[in-house]
Amino acid sequence: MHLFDIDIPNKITFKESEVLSAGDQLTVFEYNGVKVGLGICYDLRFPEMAHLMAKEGCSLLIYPGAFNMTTGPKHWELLGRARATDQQLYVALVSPARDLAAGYVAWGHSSLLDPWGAVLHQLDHRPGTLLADIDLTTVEEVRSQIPIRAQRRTDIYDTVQKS
Ligand SMILES: NC(=O)CCC(=O)C(=O)O
Repeated sequence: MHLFDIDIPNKITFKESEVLSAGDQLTVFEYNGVKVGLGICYDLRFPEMAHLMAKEGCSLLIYPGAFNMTTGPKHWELLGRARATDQQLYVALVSPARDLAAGYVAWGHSSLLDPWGAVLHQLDHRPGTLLADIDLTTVEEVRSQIPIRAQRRTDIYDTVQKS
């Protein structure tokens, strides 16, 4: 949905908009009775998008992504935990392993974050498989114990889907 156009001098400059077009709709699907929202990479930085997918009933957000060696160590896990905590759901971050010979070097560290914002599982930069069960009662538990969904001041602010 969001194109990765950034410029961090002497570190990384990227302009996805030169070669890609942005998506224009949310992707939400049901799998085994679980509503899942899908974002790609840079989308992880946009809490409004995660919020709209949560509003559509998602209990799990999946972000395939390849953060880089500058932003990866600083933001990959932090943003995953932030989205999980904000929306009180599971977040799966799925990265390619690191290949130092590649033109674009990925941070790696595929992760599973729980609705408390805790890191349940995390791989390192090497190839690996992460297989985990998720307990959906934790989503309901956190949402009832910390009821921010009902406490939003929609009389003052709101996040709405336009198309
Ligand atoms: N291709 C991407 O969207 C990479 C996103 C990224 O590295 C970031 O820091 O954001």
